[in-house]
Amino acid sequence: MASRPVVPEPAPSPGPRPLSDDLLPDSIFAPERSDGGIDTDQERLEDGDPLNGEPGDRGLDLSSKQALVRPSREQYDRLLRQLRSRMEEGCGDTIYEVGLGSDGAARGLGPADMAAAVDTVTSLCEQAGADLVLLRTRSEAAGQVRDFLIRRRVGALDFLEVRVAVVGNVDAGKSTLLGVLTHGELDNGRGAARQKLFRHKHEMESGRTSSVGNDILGFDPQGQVVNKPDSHGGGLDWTLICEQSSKVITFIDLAGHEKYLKTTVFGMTGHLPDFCMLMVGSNAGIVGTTREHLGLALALNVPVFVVVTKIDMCPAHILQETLQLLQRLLKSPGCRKIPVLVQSRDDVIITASNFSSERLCPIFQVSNVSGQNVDLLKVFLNLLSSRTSYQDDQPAEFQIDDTYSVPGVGTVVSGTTLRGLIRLNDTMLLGPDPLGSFLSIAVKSIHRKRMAVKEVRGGQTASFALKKIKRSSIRKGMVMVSPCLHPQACWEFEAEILVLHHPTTISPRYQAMVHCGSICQTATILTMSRACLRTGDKAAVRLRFIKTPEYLLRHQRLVFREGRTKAVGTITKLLQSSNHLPSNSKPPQIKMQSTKKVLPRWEEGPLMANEEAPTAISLTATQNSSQPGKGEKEPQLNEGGNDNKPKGGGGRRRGGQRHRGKGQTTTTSATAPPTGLEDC
Ligand SMILES: Nc1nc2c(ncn2[C@@H]2O[C@H](COP(=O)(O)OP(=O)(O)OP(=O)(O)O)[C@@H](O)[C@H]2O)c(=O)[nH]1
Repeated sequence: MASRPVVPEPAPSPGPRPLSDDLLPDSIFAPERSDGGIDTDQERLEDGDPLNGEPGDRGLDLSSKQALVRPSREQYDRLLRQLRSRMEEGCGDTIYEVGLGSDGAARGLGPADMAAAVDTVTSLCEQAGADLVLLRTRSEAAGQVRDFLIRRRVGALDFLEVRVAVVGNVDAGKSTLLGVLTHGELDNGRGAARQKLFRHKHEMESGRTSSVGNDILGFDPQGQVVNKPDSHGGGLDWTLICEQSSKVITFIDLAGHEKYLKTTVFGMTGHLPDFCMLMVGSNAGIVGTTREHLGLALALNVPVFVVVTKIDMCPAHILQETLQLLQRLLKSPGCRKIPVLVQSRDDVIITASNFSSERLCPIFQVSNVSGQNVDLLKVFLNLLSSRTSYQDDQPAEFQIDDTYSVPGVGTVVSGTTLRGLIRLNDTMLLGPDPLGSFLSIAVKSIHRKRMAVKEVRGGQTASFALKKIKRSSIRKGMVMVSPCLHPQACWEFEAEILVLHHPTTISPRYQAMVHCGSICQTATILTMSRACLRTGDKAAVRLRFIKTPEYLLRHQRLVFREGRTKAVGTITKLLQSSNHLPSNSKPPQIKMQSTKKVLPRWEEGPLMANEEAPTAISLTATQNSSQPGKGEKEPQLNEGGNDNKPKGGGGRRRGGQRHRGKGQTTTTSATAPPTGLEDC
């Protein structure tokens, strides 16, 4: 996970301020330790590497605040390396503090030294190809300390991307806040701001979100919002936003109503959020699905921040009550969070610098009607860094979370690049189909946030137009991966699971929906390490998908749910079974036109490092050709041709619970009532 390190002392390289007690805002609701202090030291030791992973720095004295004032050539080179590594860890940006050292000297620099240190940092940024923005200046014992945001410079077709899942109970104000943030207009208290965000007629009529929505908020290098809705329809030009932005926040707007819980779980697992924004209506408090959504974020290890809305209409004592309840919930043993009430720009910078530690939980209080504190939230969002580090040299993996039929273009898949680099014209393997096969497919056009680009990297969402394949042959949960991975589909796997809630006992043959990445399919428990499982039990279980094999990875997190039953876990082993028929034993429909070669998998290439040796010969065949053969027609994405004919219902989203195919059997009830704190 790429995160800004939380360092125990002011680091030799200026960096995020440690969350020491004296820096904590008065409003902090930290859980108390036995000695009465705040339990952050362990946190710092766990997350912070005081030398930023550069043991070599120990030999050079960078610990003095003067290092930035008059660095030697060698010190300068070290500082540059540190800065680059910090930006890499922060997926493109980092918060840098000038005027601090770790040698025990008093904090702060005089005016002349500060000017020299800022010159050094400016020069380092030039070398590293980054922009420098002053966040704040504060006075300390020996002079000033300044915090800068340093962000990698991006080209017109590039931007840093952070995904934020927006969850919370019905009417918490999720869609309204997103409307206010992305359209820059305040709400009227009767739902005006959310109207532009709804995607379905029934949503406009009921005021309820039912699908997974995507909204974007762009920031320029100076941290200013670039979203400018057009003056007529109020629409947003995503391409323009992306061109002008150095960072784009993608909000994954999820439904609050329990009846859409399956869609919400899918949004949390399939859209790979970096952070979760839990919304709470101040007047309603912790009600409905709030606990359930918080529990889900915790189970998936997604750092959470809370936004309490409607403070304009909430009596002071009710607001206090809500904040106290929230504090108690976050500090409870199930959550183990450190809640921090954010009330000023200083609080924002401190919490943002330390946020990816996962323990800290900033709480904002906003009004979508008066706009109070909305600016603080914007500053915070601009300072968030993606948690998915990208390394271009890894084999590419892309998970599909939606499919579309676009008139004149054909089939389009959207999703998230998990790792690696995918370039225009690359050949990828798409699958698995119901037989576990992967089809070789060329990438002919790539869009990021509706903007045509030439490449996409790990951590970035994108859509690809695909030729010669019907939209109906592609489903959520499929992947596009680099051929060198020799992908294998898997019917069965083992997982360590923890049962968060079940009304009675779970035993073998129990079926529930597995959510894992963008996979969403019912699976049966074949065997368990215990005779039966009750709420709170942990066990190793062997599961089998009932319909089609899936592409899984070891160590992936999963949610296993059915009605009120919920379990979370991690995949520990991928297995291959000799039974390749779905549990309903209907012969699988083969729609993809890949060449099926029946080969035992170990003849095809080496096992992936993260896979176990197969227990049986796989009938799964992978079309291994990385380039289409001479005689083969290369898939084209150009306009024209049969595949480009507008399909019926072209341009509409597919998927979502309401569109589930008839044959899809599932035991999942979408009307699961919320569970209690056991979710946390
Ligand atoms: N007075 C006031 N009203 C607000 C505020 N935020 C939201 N509202 C109102 O609260 C109602 C519900 O807001 P929504 O944004 O639809 O709530 P939601 O959380 O998106 O609800 P679902 O989409 O059903 O999950 C709307 O009528 C908004 O106008 C606020 O800060 N102050």
